[in-house]
Amino acid sequence: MSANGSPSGKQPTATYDSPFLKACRREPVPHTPVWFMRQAGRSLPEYRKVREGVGMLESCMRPELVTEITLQPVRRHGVDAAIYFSDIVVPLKAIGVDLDIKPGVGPVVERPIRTRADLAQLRDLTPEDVPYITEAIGLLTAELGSTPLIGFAGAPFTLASYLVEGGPSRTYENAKAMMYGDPELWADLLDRLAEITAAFLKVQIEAGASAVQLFDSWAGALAPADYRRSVLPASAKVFRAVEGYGVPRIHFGVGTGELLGLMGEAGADVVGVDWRVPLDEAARRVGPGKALQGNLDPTVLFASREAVETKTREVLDAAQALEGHIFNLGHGVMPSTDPDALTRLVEYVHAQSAR
Ligand SMILES: Cc1c2[nH]c(c1CCC(=O)O)Cc1[nH]c(c(CCC(=O)O)c1C)Cc1[nH]c(c(CCC(=O)O)c1C)Cc1[nH]c(c(C)c1CCC(=O)O)C2
Repeated sequence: MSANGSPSGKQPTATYDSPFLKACRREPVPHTPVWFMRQAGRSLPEYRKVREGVGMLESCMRPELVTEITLQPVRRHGVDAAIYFSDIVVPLKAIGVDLDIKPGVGPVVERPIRTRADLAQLRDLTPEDVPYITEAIGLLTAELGSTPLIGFAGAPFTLASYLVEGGPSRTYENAKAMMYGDPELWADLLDRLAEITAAFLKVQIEAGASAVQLFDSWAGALAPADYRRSVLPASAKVFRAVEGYGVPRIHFGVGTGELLGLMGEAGADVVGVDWRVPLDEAARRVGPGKALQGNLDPTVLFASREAVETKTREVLDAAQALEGHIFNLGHGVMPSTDPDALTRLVEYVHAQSAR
């Protein structure tokens, strides 16, 4: 244990005492902390400039570039946390899965996992597989000062959805067919992914990440009973594996209103909420002892400044009675969002919530 109580001992006191980490721990904050999912990349012209001619996965493996892209939204918007620039498929690529990220499409997998023999594609991940992550996080924590760095990974279900489908899907028919039709293979697949994901998060925490977010972006496709039986055990395994570090664990998915309680139960300290469920109702579904993160509809940023402010106040009002609140969008920043609207939103949340 370090003097500030962070068991990893990696964090400077100023970082440990930042509004973002305090809110995650449900401690009083001077203002509601704000960051945006997909704040790095996407809408920023300075991002497009440094990415020119560099493929997405290639850019994730260059520590200086990762550092620059991660810092861009912190400099520009004054957000309360940085999120490490990478992608959920990076650990899979790192262990040799043949995949790519196609611009405007998303992750595409060369040989989808459909049979038990296909599981051989998924070997264990070691820190040596991702040296660029350790290096980039070292560079980042030196630059970030008291601003915490959030590490992240895709949750087993969301990773499985890409691996089994072979690419993005709206229906998840192949993944669900395996889940319903061959529950043993499905459980083994998710368990393998849980181990890879846990190892990947550990690398990030040991390098200096102050919090981690598990993106189960597509879990909203599942009925609660199926989530509980076929997905929750693998996600819970990931959360348990990193519990001992004492860094806050955030759990997020889209369209997961019916799953919020279970997503908290899986072991998160903070539950991310999309824009479909107001935060006071989300708090009832999640129950006590957890902070919430969210949940402005990202498309609100395309409306007038007055509309953005009205909708933002609605989010802050619904968050009044929460034990801890981190302001965010209900899903990622959309690529055509005006960056200035994001900067104004950070200022507005800080001003409205100043205590
Ligand atoms: C489902 C998912 C993926 N990746 C991610 C998720 C979970 C979050 C969510 O629900 O949005 C997570 C992710 N991907 C990226 C980040 C960077 C950090 C951040 O700013 O939050 C994060 C946190 C960079 C990226 N990941 C990707 C880009 C765009 C690619 C590019 O700029 O060339 C970026 C900046 C590619 C990607 N990768 C993925 C998709 C769906 C896409 C978009 C495809 C497209 O519309 O072009 C898979």
